[in-house]
Amino acid sequence: MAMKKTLTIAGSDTSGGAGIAADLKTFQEHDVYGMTALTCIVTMDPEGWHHRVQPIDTDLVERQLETALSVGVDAVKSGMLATTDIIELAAKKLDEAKMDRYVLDPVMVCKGEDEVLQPENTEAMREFLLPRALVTTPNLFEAGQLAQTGPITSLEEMKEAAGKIHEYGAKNVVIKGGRNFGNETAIDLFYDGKEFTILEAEKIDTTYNHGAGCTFAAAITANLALGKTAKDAVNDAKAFVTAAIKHGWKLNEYVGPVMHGAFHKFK
Ligand SMILES: Nc1ncnc2c1ncn2[C@@H]1O[C@H](COP(=O)(O)OP(=O)(O)O)[C@@H](O)[C@H]1O
Ligand SMILES: Cc1ncc(COP(=O)(O)O)c(C=O)c1O
Repeated sequence: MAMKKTLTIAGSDTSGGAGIAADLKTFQEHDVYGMTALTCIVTMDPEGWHHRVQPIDTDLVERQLETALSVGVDAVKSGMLATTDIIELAAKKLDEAKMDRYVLDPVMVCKGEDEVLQPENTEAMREFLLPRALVTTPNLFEAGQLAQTGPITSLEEMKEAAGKIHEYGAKNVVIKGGRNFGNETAIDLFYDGKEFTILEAEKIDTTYNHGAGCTFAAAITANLALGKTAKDAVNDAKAFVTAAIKHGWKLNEYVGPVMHGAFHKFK
């Protein structure tokens, strides 16, 4: 049986909840085939769980991209990109492949860490990747950085940032309010350049949401590969990630990953 094919350009989260691990598990749950171009490996200190990011050589990233793209892919996602060289390379390869279903998850920090992974990456993502994205999925912090609006604290500010990010070239923007926004519900804002749509789901009272952002963007990518419109892809991904967060679980005293397969398992 021929399958739809996806590629994730992302880092490895050694703890398994986020990064390429989340992406592949999510692709599998959507019955699409997943390939990977690994950009970095993230490890955690056993004491304190501080993250360390080790980038992969740009040449090796290029060889991975050439391998996967030579097969032909239906949709591409990027997550943690580690260096500006890798960001520019990804842009070049997306162009060469004429990829029009590309989801940019502009990862800037790991949950639980407050240090931005290389601020110059934000500028490179704005310049090289936003113009190529069919969908981008910043959280509140990432949206403020990409749009250069500063901290976002209201729906009006969310709309303003979405407008700016759209002007930078992303065709569809989803700003994730998540658990830091609104009261009873987890609100995301979708903007296609014409209309703002609010996506709402029940807010789950948990800190076990490691990998939620990656899972959401990977589900959007899988849905695009399956031929859904951007709006449907995002709506369906929201239901998928909400189930995953609802069944988040404790891995150790520092981290709790989402349960990537919960949507189908607990239907
Ligand atoms: N506690 C929560 N309850 C319900 N939905 C959540 C919760 N936390 C995050 N989400 C949703 O999960 C998705 C990923 O968001 P988030 O975890 O904020 O992304 P990131 O990992 O990039 O910070 C979004 O749709 C967001 O609204
Ligand atoms: C490789 C990698 N990508 C992405 C992320 C972001 O994860 P989340 O989906 O929780 O925002 C992390 C966080 O640890 C990571 O290690």
